[in-house]
Amino acid sequence: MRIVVDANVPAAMECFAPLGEVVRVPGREIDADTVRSADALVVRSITRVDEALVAGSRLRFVGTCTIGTDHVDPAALSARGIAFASAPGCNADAVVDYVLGSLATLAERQGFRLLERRVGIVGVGNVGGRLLEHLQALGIDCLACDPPRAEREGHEGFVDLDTLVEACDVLCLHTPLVRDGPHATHHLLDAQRIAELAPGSVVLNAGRGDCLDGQALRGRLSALGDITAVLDVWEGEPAIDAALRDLAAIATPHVAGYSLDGKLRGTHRIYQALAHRLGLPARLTFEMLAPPPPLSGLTLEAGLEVEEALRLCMRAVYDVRRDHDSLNRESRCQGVAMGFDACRASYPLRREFATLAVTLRPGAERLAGPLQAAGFRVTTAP
Ligand SMILES: NC(=O)C1=CN([C@@H]2O[C@H](COP(=O)(O)OP(=O)(O)OC[C@H]3O[C@@H](n4cnc5c(N)ncnc54)[C@H](O)[C@@H]3O)[C@@H](O)[C@H]2O)C=CC1
Ligand SMILES: O=C(O)C(=O)[C@H](O)COP(=O)(O)O
Repeated sequence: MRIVVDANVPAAMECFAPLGEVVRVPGREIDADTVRSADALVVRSITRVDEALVAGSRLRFVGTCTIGTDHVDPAALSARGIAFASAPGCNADAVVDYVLGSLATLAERQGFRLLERRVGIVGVGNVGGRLLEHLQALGIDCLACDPPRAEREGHEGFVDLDTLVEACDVLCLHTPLVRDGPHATHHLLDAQRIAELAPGSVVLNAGRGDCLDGQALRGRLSALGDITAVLDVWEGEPAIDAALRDLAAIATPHVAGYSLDGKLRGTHRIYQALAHRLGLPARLTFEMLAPPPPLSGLTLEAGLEVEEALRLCMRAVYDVRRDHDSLNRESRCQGVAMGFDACRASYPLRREFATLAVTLRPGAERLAGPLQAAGFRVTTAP
């Protein structure tokens, strides 16, 4: 059993070596030659898995350690009897941390109160659904847009995209890339909707780059500069639009989901799926793979204001400004595309908010609700 695994998959040896011979290859270099003699292929989102890749192979299994599956052509796999698995929800909490951290950073920079904004979420699945829960628990007014869910579950609780664009201060895009059909998402946020965003709005895309018309957004940012963009995903990755990157208040190299926890969960799901396919036991648990966090606890004294406390705890675990700075630095040093990939390949250790236990000293108890809502574990000290 020869298993080709993307070099950016953590814990690949621990998980896949017990199942076969592991060959690690950078994701963008995995081609038909690489997979010709492979029985199983484990990728992340940057390897296009289509007929051209699998045609001359003896592959029996393909797994992607990611939520998104738009890089995989399922018909090409099923036509050849190749089993396929993905990892739904694996890094959804990391993306939520990214969104909360980005919005808290903008609130500080621009001097608004996050808790007083109205947030619109487009795509209310694992990521958008969890984000909605966190924001509502924080007391933030939210609108949700998810036509496929509205069709299945009824329209109550959902609005259409145009209503959301009109009514929200912050628009968070968490849709998959769907190219065809009644709910296609390619350029879902198109030039017209971008033109309709109210001055002062924030638009955040952590779904897929192609869900937003980047040229139209660049046009509005450069001509008027009256809205704010937070972009983690881009059209044409890794050769992204450098002018758009420079205009975005927060620009990151498709790393919203890059917590160690999220990546390990992705690897572990595909390990379980492959072991199952091979009829072998999957003895490794997720807990065996995840090391203790470098910072496990923090104590807050009385006197902190709620948003100040939230920012402090968020940044102790993950500071989104680090990823923005690193994209800008690496792009200057290595060029746009190589800089983009360099940040991702050498991504520093990042854990999720849920790994931090916050202890509240007497007088700080009122912070418990908001901190729990943001995902931290909270206890009060006598
Ligand atoms: N930036 C990053 O690092 C990451 C990005 N992603 C992206 O985020 C996407 C969403 O992730 P999940 O929430 O876990 O997926 P999911 O499949 O759980 O949810 C997606 C939701 O989008 C909805 N949707 C589909 N078409 C829509 C449309 N036209 N308008 C509004 N909503 C629509 C679906 O009904 C579904 O509820 C993934 O497909 C992936 O592309 C996921 C993880 C990390
Ligand atoms: O899970 C997804 O979907 C994502 O977008 C991944 O976090 C992207 O990770 P890479 O495939 O770019 O390593």
